[in-house]
Amino acid sequence: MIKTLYDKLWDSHVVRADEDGTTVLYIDRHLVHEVTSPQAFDGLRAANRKLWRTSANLAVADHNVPTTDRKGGIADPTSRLQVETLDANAKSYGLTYFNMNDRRQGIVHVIGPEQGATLPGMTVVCGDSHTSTHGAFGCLAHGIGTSEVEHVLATQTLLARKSKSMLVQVDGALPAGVTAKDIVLAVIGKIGTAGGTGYAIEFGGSTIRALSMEGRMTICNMAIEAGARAGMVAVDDTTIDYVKGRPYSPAGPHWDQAVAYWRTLHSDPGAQFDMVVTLNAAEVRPQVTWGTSPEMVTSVDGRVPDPDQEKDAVRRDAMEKALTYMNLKPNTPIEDIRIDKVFIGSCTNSRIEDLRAAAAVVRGKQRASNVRLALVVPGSGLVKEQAEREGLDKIFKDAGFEWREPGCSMCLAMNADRLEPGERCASTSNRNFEGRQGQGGRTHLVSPAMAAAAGIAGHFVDVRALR
Ligand SMILES: CC(C)[C@H](C(=O)O)[C@@H](O)C(=O)O
Ligand code: SF4
Repeated sequence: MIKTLYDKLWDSHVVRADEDGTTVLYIDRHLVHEVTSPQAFDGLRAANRKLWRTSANLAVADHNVPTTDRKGGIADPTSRLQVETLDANAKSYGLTYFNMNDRRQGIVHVIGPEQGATLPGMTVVCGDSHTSTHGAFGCLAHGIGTSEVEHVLATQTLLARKSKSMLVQVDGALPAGVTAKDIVLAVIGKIGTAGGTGYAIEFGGSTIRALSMEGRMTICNMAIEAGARAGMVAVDDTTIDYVKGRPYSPAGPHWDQAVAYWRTLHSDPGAQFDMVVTLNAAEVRPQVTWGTSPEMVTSVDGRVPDPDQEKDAVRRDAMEKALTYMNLKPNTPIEDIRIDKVFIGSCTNSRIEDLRAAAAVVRGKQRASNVRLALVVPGSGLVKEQAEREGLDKIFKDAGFEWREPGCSMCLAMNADRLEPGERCASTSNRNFEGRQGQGGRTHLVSPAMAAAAGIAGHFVDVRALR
């Protein structure tokens, strides 16, 4: 039978399927962080239930951790309580846990792949919407709610219904200065934040095949911003080379068996999708969001749109509201937008390749005087170490950028890193919602190179012109 990658991943995890489509799916890997797990553990305790398979879980503290010196602990009482609760739960349930001071600690979606805890063919869940990231490995990976976290802890299964399938086919060579982030923002600009609702998206085509695992993770990370709970990419040599030799990857004879299976993890020729979207990579330019939703995006050589030109009344209202919040005037060239802060980090763009791309732009230059703060936050302790071995920390610091400890940081204002009301930020994260980076803060989503370039110029600039 001809199957999509999604069909293969789904079918191989069905424990039981009812006539109405309700399915019990086996879960191979459960990632846990401090925000969505406390009530789940409380529930287990109250029902006196144990973990079904302790070794399937990997826990890490990421959202609430400080990115400055951690010796003094966490100042904010709410953040401290969340992290200490995970410390205690991990201990009492015997979970593998990277605490705040472990050198392997980092953002859950960075450390899973880095450790080989995310492997091709797995079902991967976490109480976090950006779990779609892991689909880059040819996994079925998506976020779950806190009650489902409890269910997975207790049973290692999930009640699920199969989604429809969408293929996003991206072909052609990426122009210089255009990155995976720009592709996924362009896709969201094209299909909208509801475009993928009800679908599992497979990203395919020659452009995706040519991307590194880091780039594929950036794309799958934002599948959820396109409305799809899961994004995925077929397994190929790039996947297998990345996975090889990681701490939790199979080794010895198991490795060869695993690779033989993993090589089957692609959509069969002629497989049918419920919907196909195509994108020509040659036409993608560096993207900048101008509004309060990731679909409110244009290219750096474009202008802030004019609501008067929008015929649809609902869209016009949303545009007007967004422009008021963002304090932007219609028709302003994107390059004229001045920024106050830069954030290079998050599970979208905090891996080594992202930091290299940003460092290449700032090398030998200085942060603009109107840019109050430029944060560089590696996705994990191991990314940080690697970057330091390459001297990237020095490049950033010499340019007046701050080099921090790993965590979610200014992606969302759950820790000490945030925007002040009215501040405008060039950010490599994935959400530009109102107040996302701090109450009244204004977020423009961009690639790492674009964020770095804005930090140097003090306003958005086209990175293609820097070459
Ligand atoms: C805190 C967590 C539940 C949330 C998510 O699910 O994505 C966060 O990571 C985010 O990015 O908004
Ligand atoms: S980095 Fe941002 S998007 Fe990713 S898990 Fe943390 S808060 Fe969520």
